[in-house]
Amino acid sequence: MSRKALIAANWKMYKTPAEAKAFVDAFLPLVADHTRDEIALFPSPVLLPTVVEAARGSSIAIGAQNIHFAEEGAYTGETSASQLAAIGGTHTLIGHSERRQYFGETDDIVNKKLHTALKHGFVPVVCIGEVLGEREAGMTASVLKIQVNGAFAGIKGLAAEVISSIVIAYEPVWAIGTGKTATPEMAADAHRIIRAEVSSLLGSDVAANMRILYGGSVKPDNATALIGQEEIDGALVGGASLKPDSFASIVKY
Ligand SMILES: O=C[C@H](O)COP(=O)(O)O
Repeated sequence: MSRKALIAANWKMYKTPAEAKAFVDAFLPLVADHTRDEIALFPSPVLLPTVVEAARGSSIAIGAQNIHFAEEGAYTGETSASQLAAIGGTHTLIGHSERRQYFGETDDIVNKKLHTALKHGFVPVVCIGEVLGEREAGMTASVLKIQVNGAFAGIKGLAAEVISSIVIAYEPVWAIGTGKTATPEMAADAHRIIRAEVSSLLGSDVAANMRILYGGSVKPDNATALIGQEEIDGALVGGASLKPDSFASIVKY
């Protein structure tokens, strides 16, 4: 399989500009000779210019944790795709479970944001995952299928090279920030369900090439077992991405 892994840091609402710069300055030398995988950092919007500047000249990609679907307008507190592009961002998370839980993002909003991100040439990382009650009720597969279908509405008509930039992050909500990790087998099972759904929607070639990351309490000591799974094409890391040595050791799983 030729999918290149993506190891991504979601810093959530942490770090000052000075701390973000200090992270990048310490992190770059730790991964300077690492070419096996792609690496991306997703800081808060206010940190983006600092992080883009600090990472300039490296192969580290920088992205937003969220964009608005509108091109511009009266959307207080939001960031547009054009604004992100103008400061050098190339990637964006879409539909992170915290956006869904605390900011009311629905599959329909996720779909609109995905179309906007693709239109602007970003690498979109579309986050999906079930909550604990859904897993316990045996609903994981149906929830994932609904989320994939919702996010990907209208995508089939786009050009193949546009579709191929899409990344999915499978993040079981019960494993986020809890220290509870899906076992590698559980994660791989979920990834197979997601890939099969992508295949039925967009075709087997698209599905075979689409990267599906795992997120949820990924740490240096479990990264190898998780990302080493054939079905798992990288990681979206929260807490363990906040320290350069911790994130670097995950990158080097
Ligand atoms: O986007 C990252 C996920 O929410 C995982 O966060 P975590 O590694 O702190 O569990």
